[in-house]
Formats: sequence, structure tokens, C-alpha cells
Amino acid sequence: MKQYDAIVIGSGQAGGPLAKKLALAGKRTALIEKRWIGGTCVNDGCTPTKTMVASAKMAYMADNSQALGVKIKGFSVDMAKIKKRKDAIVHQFRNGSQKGLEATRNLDVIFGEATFTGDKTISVKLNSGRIKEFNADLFFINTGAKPFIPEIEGLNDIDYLTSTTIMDLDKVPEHLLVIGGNYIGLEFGQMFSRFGSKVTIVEKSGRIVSREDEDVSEELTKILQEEDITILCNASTSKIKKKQGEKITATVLINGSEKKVRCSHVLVAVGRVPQTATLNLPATGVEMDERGNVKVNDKLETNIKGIYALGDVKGGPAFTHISYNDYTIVYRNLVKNENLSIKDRPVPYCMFTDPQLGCIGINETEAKKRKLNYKVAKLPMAYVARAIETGDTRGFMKAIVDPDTKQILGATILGPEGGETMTVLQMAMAGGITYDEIRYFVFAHPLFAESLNNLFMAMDT
Ligand SMILES: Cc1cc2nc3c(=O)[nH]c(=O)nc-3n(C[C@H](O)[C@H](O)[C@H](O)COP(=O)(O)OP(=O)(O)OC[C@H]3O[C@@H](n4cnc5c(N)ncnc54)[C@H](O)[C@@H]3O)c2cc1C
Ligand SMILES: NC(=O)c1ccc[n+]([C@@H]2O[C@H](COP(=O)([O-])OP(=O)(O)OC[C@H]3O[C@@H](n4cnc5c(N)ncnc54)[C@H](O)[C@@H]3O)[C@@H](O)[C@H]2O)c1
Repeated sequence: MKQYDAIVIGSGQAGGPLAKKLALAGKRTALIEKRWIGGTCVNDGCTPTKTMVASAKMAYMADNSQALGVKIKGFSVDMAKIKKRKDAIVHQFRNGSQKGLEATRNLDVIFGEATFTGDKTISVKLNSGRIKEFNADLFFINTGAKPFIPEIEGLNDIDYLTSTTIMDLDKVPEHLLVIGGNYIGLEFGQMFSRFGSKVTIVEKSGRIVSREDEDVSEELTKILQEEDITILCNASTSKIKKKQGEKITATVLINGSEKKVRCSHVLVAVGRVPQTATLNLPATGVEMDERGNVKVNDKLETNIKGIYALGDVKGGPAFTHISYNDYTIVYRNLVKNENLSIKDRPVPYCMFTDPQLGCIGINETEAKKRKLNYKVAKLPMAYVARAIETGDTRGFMKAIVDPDTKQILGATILGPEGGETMTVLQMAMAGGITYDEIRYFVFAHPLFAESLNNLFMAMDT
């Protein structure tokens, strides 16, 4: 059995950089990956989707160019070329990372699936079919998550799509039924609508993006409906049927009444589950919660000393930047002897619909729930000079502030480049810049960020 100082399982957004840094710090390290370097973000998540969102935006702009005085006649969408461009960017990112890892001294990159067989001992089924055993003092689990497939009668009888397989299509679906109305459902729903599909979104809750404030759901619903996307809320798919050579018929229950939706493709986008099943964690004594997430403390250590879990596999906010931040915390604590924790770290996020939805801190719903003394600043994008000039006034800026301390408690920016404007407020929050200072802050004109003056000006003191 080969012995390492450290074994990292999974080359996600934490695993790859952590393995490299541990090896460079002098620890004999192995990185075990069952599929591709870069994990979900690079291969099935952020990189390919945002590449395709860019193509969809181009189609939208071509379709709406007349309003800005530019006529684009007879544009068309070449799905095969969109896929080819996406694949090239994914390969560039993946291969670049792999080369960097393989060239790192002290680091072995091993392609195969890891399973615990005993205390801090794993067996790896190599891609060649051979099995090897390894042990180490330190383990880092970064095995991520995969799409959750709900039990729906008839679903397994069709070639349903997931967020991974939908990006392999080289033809535009005629009618895409999307089950789930949050990040994945909305990003893909809008993207394929812009490519030319008819899109129907079926959402179980009373509204899409149901974790956001109601006005955000309302505005985004309006925006998507303006693009002819059908949104069915309080809706669940009870049955799916497909006769040979015919379309798929989905039976959707909306507030108890039945509706038949005939479609050509079904995308399942109802959340993700941790990839812990094949790890056999009980063999090394690591505890999981009832959903299979690895339980960790604020320093990302499991109940077994020396075994850590990072990224999506531990549950909680599932974003690339959170997984990457997990790596920096674990690395700095172990190698730089710091005393960092994930407690109270900011969790910004941006949904890449168009317009984007960028969020940081608490929203109004949360402020109410916590019975805080708060005020709301809100500015429609229709009042933002940059939005008017560029011809896109959809959405609004909203911030929650503490009227006593003048601190910003949270912000939701639904608008063009909403993620970037949200980040300006995130920096203000981190630096303790108050909203009354932002009122009179000098921003370059005419940026979206400049309108943060007006956002806080519109509030009474
Ligand atoms: C369609 C889509 C779009 C997304 N867009 C965004 C976005 O815009 N912004 C954002 O912040 N987040 C986005 N996310 C979420 C983001 O991709 C994840 O939160 C992020 O990749 C974190 O992953 P991770 O580091 O936990 O592990 P992952 O990246 O999931 O990597 C886990 C790795 O472990 C490997 N593995 C699993 N089990 C084993 C085993 N037993 N042995 C060996 N290897 C194993 C897997 O093959 C995989 O490579 C998106 C996700 C999806 C699905
Ligand atoms: N831009 C980004 O940062 C980004 C983009 C894509 C994905 N992600 C990450 O990927 C994760 C998974 O995204 P997701 O959208 O699949 O999951 P999600 O958990 O965010 O949303 C799932 C949605 O499906 C609904 N739903 C659940 N069961 C349903 C059913 N049977 N019928 C209809 N609707 C149902 C839920 O109410 C919810 O609105 C997210 O947690 C997110 O962190 C992030």
C-alpha cells in the first residue's frame, strides 16, 4: 500500500488548488479524480453554461437590434457551432489545469474512483480497471454533487436531460419543458428560448426564485414572460408519457387541476445531491447528515481528525467561489498556521439570467424574519442613466440598510451587469462604507455603479 502525507479526493474547485499547494509546501500528495480535472465548474457548470449564455445573449441582441436603429436581417442560430465553441473553451480550461497539476513536484495525479476501505485508507479503481490501495494522515474530500432526479412516473422511460447532457445537444429542441424554476432551470430556460425553443418552466413553489424577495420573483417572471417563456408555478409534473415516434406528454398538476404539456425534450433541474454514496465513508468513521452531505465544523474538519470536506459535498451554498474559499481556509489553517473559519463569511452569488441577479447579505424577507430595524432602498433600472442609454431598463436595484448604524446589510441587483454592481456593494459592506457615504461617493459617469448615489439618495434619512 502506498502512503502519502495527504490525499485529495475530487479535483473540484477546492481539490485541484489545494493538492497543488500542499505538494508545493512539501507534503507528498495524491489527487484522485474519477473523471475530469476541474470538476463541475469547468466541465459541466459555470464555464460551459456561461459560454452558452453569451451565445444566447448575442441571439437576443440580434433579435432586438431594431430598437437601437440597427437592422440585422435573417440571423440564425447554429447550435453545433455554439457547442463546438463551448467545448473548445472547456478543453482549454481543463487541459491547462491538468498540465499545471501534473507538472507539480510532490504531486501524483491519479485517475480513478476512490472508496474508503478502512481508517484513512482508500482503494482506487483506476480508469485502466486496476485497483490500488493508498493511505494518508490527511484526507480532503472534494467530490461535489450531481443532479437530483425526482421520482416521476414515466421519467425513466424517456431520454430526459440534465444540466450536463443538455449541453451536448447540437440541435435546438422544439419545445423544452424545464422542471424546476431556480438557477439551472432559469439559466437554461432563457438560453434555449433565445436559441429558438418554445420553453415551459414548471416550478413546485408559488413563484420562481422562491428564496428571493417576492418583488424579485415578480420582476423576473415578467422579464421571462416578455420573452414568451411559459411559467407554471404551484405546479408539479405527475406523469410523463411518450409513444414511439410521438412527442412527450407531461401531465402537470397546477393547484390541483391537470394540464397536459406536449413537448420534445424535458430538462430536470430540481437541485443537486452530494456525491458521497460510493465513498463508503462509514469505513473511516466520517459522519454524514440525512441528505448524505459530509458533516464538518467551522474549519471544515469532519468528526475524524485529519479528514476534511470542502465544496458542495458538505451541503450549504453550492457555488464555485465558496468551494475555492474553502480551499484557502483549509490551506492557510494547515500550512500557514492561521485560525480561519467559514463562520460569517459573505456568500455573494449571481444568477446568469439576462439581466443578471446579483445578491449579497440579507434580503428584505430575511430582515423581516429576524425582526431587524431596517430600511429598504430601491431604484428601478428605468431610472439608471446607463440602462436607458444602452437600451435595457429591465429590473431594479435594492438594498437593505440599518438606519441607526447606516451600514448596508444586503443588496439584490436585478439588472444588466447586476453581479458587478452587487460586488461594489459587497466591497462597501466589507469595508464598513455606510450608505450615506455612498450617496455622495464620486463614481465615474455614466456607469451602472454611479446609480448607487441615486439608490441611496431616494431613501429618506
Ligand atoms: C449547470 C451549472 C451551472 C453552474 N453555474 C455556476 C455559476 O455560474 N457560478 C457558481 O459559483 N457556481 C455555479 N455552479 C455550481 C458550481 O459548479 C459548484 O458549486 C462548484 O463546481 C463546486 O464544486 P466542488 O468543488 O464542490 O466539486 P466539483 O466541481 O463538483 O468536483 C467534484 C469532483 O470530484 C470527482 N469525484 C466525485 N466522486 C469521486 C470519487 N469517489 N473518486 C474520485 N473522484 C471523485 C468528480 O468527478 C468531480 O470532478 C453551477 C453548477 C451547475 C451544475
Ligand atoms: N449562477 C450560479 O451561481 C448557478 C447556476 C447554476 C447552478 N448553480 C448551483 O447549482 C445548484 C443546483 O441548482 P438547481 O437550480 O438545480 O437547484 P435549486 O435547488 O437551486 O432549485 C431547484 C428548484 O426546483 C424546484 N423544485 C424542486 N422539486 C421540484 C419538482 N418536483 N417539480 C418542480 N419544481 C421543483 C424548487 O422549488 C427550486 O425552485 C444550486 O444550488 C446552485 O448553487 C449556481
